[in-house]
Amino acid sequence: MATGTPDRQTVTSDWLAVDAPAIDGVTFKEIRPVATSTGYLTEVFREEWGLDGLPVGQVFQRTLYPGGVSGWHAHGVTTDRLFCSVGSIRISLFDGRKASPTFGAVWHKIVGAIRPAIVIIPPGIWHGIASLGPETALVLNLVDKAYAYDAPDHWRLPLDTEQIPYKLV
Ligand SMILES: Cc1cn([C@H]2C[C@H](O)[C@@H](COP(=O)(O)OP(=O)(O)O[C@H]3O[C@H](C)C(=O)[C@H](O)[C@H]3O)O2)c(=O)[nH]c1=O
Repeated sequence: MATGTPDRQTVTSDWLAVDAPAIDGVTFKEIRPVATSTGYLTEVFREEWGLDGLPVGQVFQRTLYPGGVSGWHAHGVTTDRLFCSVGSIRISLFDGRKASPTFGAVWHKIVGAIRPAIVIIPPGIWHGIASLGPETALVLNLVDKAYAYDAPDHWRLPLDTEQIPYKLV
């Protein structure tokens, strides 16, 4: 046999991902849809899950066409909670917080309607989202602080930035 590299473990025996978030403060929770005779019921967020201890200040949805990308951005004070209810997305994260123990780390999580999960992204973490698959993805964001129209807490880097060692596209 030709020499290659062996696969490493990616899931447990009950199909939970073994790749814990590599970025300090980032958490996620996989959620199991409940099958009913008329469809599925999927919870999105419960305070008692203890994911971040923050309030929900606003909920908005963001659609992404097939192949669409929401480019690198970060927030100064706002925590994002992302949940993809339709389609599938890859959330890519880069820790840009100089004082963080994981400063410079990159981590990715693929979530979507078939494997729902909510991903918590604290301030200071650069993130980008790529829509995977053939359908328009629908992403909910349950932020702790509502969007300020006159002064968005929204910082951006170009897609081809040299400051992040990963290319979204
Ligand atoms: C967040 C927000 C935005 N807008 C307006 C402002 C822009 O004219 C337009 C698109 O928003 P934005 O440029 O912020 O879209 P993205 O860059 O894809 O980012 C948004 O969706 C990704 C997934 C994130 O994670 C961000 O937190 C979220 O801001 O909607 C509003 O009118 N109200 C709002 O609450």
